[in-house]
Amino acid sequence: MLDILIICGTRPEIIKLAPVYHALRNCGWARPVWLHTGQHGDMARQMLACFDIEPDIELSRAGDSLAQFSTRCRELLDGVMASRPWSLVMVQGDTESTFLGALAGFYHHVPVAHVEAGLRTYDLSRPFPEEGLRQMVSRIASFHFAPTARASQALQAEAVPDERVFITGNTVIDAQHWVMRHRRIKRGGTGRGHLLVTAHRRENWGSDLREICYAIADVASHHPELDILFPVHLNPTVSKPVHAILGELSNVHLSGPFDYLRMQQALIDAWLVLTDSGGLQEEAPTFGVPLLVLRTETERPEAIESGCARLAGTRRVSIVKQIEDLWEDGEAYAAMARAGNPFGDGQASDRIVDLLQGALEGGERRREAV
Ligand SMILES: CC(=O)N[C@@H]1[C@@H](OP(=O)(O)OP(=O)(O)OC[C@H]2O[C@@H](n3ccc(=O)[nH]c3=O)[C@H](O)[C@@H]2O)O[C@H](CO)[C@@H](O)[C@@H]1O
Repeated sequence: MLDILIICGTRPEIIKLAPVYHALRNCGWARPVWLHTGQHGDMARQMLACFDIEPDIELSRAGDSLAQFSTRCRELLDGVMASRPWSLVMVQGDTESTFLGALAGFYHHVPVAHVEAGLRTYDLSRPFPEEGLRQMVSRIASFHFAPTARASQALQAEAVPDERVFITGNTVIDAQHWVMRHRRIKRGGTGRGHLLVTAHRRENWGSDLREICYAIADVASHHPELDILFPVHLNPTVSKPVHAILGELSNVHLSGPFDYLRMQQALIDAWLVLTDSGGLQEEAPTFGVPLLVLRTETERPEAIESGCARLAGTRRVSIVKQIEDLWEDGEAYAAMARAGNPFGDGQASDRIVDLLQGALEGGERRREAV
């Protein structure tokens, strides 16, 4: 049995690694060990519980700042790496925990598998710091699991060896299939459905977030019959302006973050999604729900190209216009709803586990032979 250390710390990483963890537990040749870095607290606990995951190792978070978290986490990870002869470190995406996990494997000469590799904007300031973190992980990883052909091409253009890059689909679709199978999520609402909003990305903090909120306020007062659900990120930089601008509007329903099941139910019952989240861009098309991206660029152009999403930017006028266009134009809306999901088919985790078995068990056999 090969010991595989899964290192992650934020809500989206947990969602996207949970199906890989379950696939590894069932594969018969690997012993996955789940390490939670503590980067997210309550939001992470919600997600772990939803996917029936009890972390094997839990690091305690030091301090509120990213620098304090990072310094302590790096030291603790060093101890974990030294505690056993790990066969592989697995990380996902582009967070501080992703980078620290990959760095820990790299320093201990343990191969690193990067799930959701090759997403790029090539603008180090957008998204910040994620674009820089994921590029650095690509320099030190040994296995690059690209969700799409475009992500794989980006890695090849950066001279990552072809035989190290595998197109698998995005594991978030597997996570959705997992909750549909194990938690029975299915469409429940009647009528047009609600507008579902999330906004939390660092590059939208400040005036862009306020513009987004004013746009929502405009739409809410223009369509009093439209319910607007907005689960608000816990970071006060986000929650304060959101509550100040939208708190008094009767058809805008502000709440804390949804647990994953509630989010998937809200997604499947939505008329439209308005978001700057990466994961939601990948999830909405699974349920045929059109989405408007609250950013000026996206590292997921597949959504725009396949027609399930449009870029709405972050200006009040343009966001309102795009929502109103879809409200009026039933045909354009239906075309978006029919576009399908370009990010995966729900089989990514099984592909990852099969590919790793070939690569790692082969290496193990070669070591035994010498
Ligand atoms: C630059 C960038 O795009 N980076 C992304 C970023 O993540 P993100 O932007 O997707 O982050 P969030 O929006 O926090 O999470 C989304 C998930 O959370 C669920 N959700 C959300 C709100 C809620 O109230 N309840 C929930 O359950 C939701 O359904 C979805 O699955 O980091 C990831 C890890 O490295 C990367 O993979 C990913 O590229």
